[in-house]
Amino acid sequence: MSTIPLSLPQPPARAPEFGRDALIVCESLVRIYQSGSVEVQALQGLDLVVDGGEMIAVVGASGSGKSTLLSILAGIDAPTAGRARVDRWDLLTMSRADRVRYRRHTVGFVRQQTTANLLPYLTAGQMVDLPMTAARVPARTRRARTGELLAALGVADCADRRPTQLSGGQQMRVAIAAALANTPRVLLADEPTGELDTATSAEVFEALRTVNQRLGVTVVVVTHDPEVSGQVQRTVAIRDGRTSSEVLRRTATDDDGGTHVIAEEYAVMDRAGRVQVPREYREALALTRRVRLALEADHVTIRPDTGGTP
Ligand SMILES: Nc1ncnc2c1ncn2[C@@H]1O[C@H](COP(=O)(O)OP(=O)(O)OP(=O)(O)O)[C@@H](O)[C@H]1O
Repeated sequence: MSTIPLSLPQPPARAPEFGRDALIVCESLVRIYQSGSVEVQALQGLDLVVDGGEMIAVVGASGSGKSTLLSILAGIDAPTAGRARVDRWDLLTMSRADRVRYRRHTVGFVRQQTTANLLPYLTAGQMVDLPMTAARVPARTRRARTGELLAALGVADCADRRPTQLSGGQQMRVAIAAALANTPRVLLADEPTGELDTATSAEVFEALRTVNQRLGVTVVVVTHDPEVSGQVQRTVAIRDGRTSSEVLRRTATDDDGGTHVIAEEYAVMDRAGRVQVPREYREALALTRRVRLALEADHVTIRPDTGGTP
C-alpha cells in the first residue's frame, strides 16, 4: 500500500459559500437558553443543508436539540449565534415584521399535539381558510385553495367538521393543510406521528409524502418513528446539538428485476474539517488523543498513534 504524505491540494482561491444553492442552510448554529443562572446549550454549532424539493427526517435522543432546531427554522425562536438562512431570509438578522412575513409565507409548521394545531371551534375548512384571511387573500382564491388542499390531503369530506369530529390522523392532515394554506416552500413537522398508532402514522406519513412529491414542498420532519425515518431519502442525526451523521437511502435493482433499498451511513464533516469518529470505532482501534492521518489516492486513513512505530 502506498501512502502519500499528508499534503492537501490547494483550495480554490475563493471557496463557494457553504450551501449557496440550498433552500435551508444552518452553519455553526448555536442556541443557548438561560434558565436562572444555568446556561443550556441546546444547539452547539449545528450544520445543516437542505435542498429545495427534499424530504428529510431529523432524528436524535431526547434533549439533543431537534425541537430547538425546528423552532428556529419556523421563525418562532431566534438563534444565539451562527448562520441560518431559509430561502432569502436570514433568521438571525430579520426584523420583527419580516419574521411575521416569513412565518406567514415561507414556512408551515405542525406540532406533535394534534390539538395544538387546531382551534376547537373552527371547522377544518375554516382552519385552512384562517391563515389566508390573515394574509388578505381574496375570498374566491381562499375557497378554491381550501378545497384543493383538503382534497390533496384526503380530507375533503371533513371540511365542515370540528376537531372533535375528526380522528387523530384526520386532525393531523387538516393541520398540514392549514400549514400549507399560504403556499410555503417549506413544511416543518415536529413529531407528527408521535401520538398516533402505527396505521394512522403511516397515513400521516403518506400525507407528508404527497405534500413533498405532488405539491413540491420541501419537508423537514422531526421523528422518533423508524417507520418514518426509514422511508425518507435522507435522515440527519443530531447528537448534543450538532449534526453527527446522515443516512442516505437509494433504491437498487437486483439482477432479477426486484428492488430493494440500500441505506448508507455517513459521518458529517463541519466547515473546519472536524469529523466525529464513532465511539465503537475509537474503542476498537484504541484511537485516543493523537491519531495518524494519511491522504491516499481516493480516501483518508486514520490510524492509532503507535508512538513512532509505523
Ligand atoms: N425554553 C427552554 N429553556 C431552557 N432550556 C431549554 C428550553 N427549550 C429546550 N431547552 C433545553 O435544550 C435542550 C434541547 O431541547 P430540545 O427540546 O430541542 O430537544 P429535543 O431533541 O427536541 O428533545 P425531545 O425529543 O425530548 O423533544 C434540552 O436540554 C432542553 O432541556
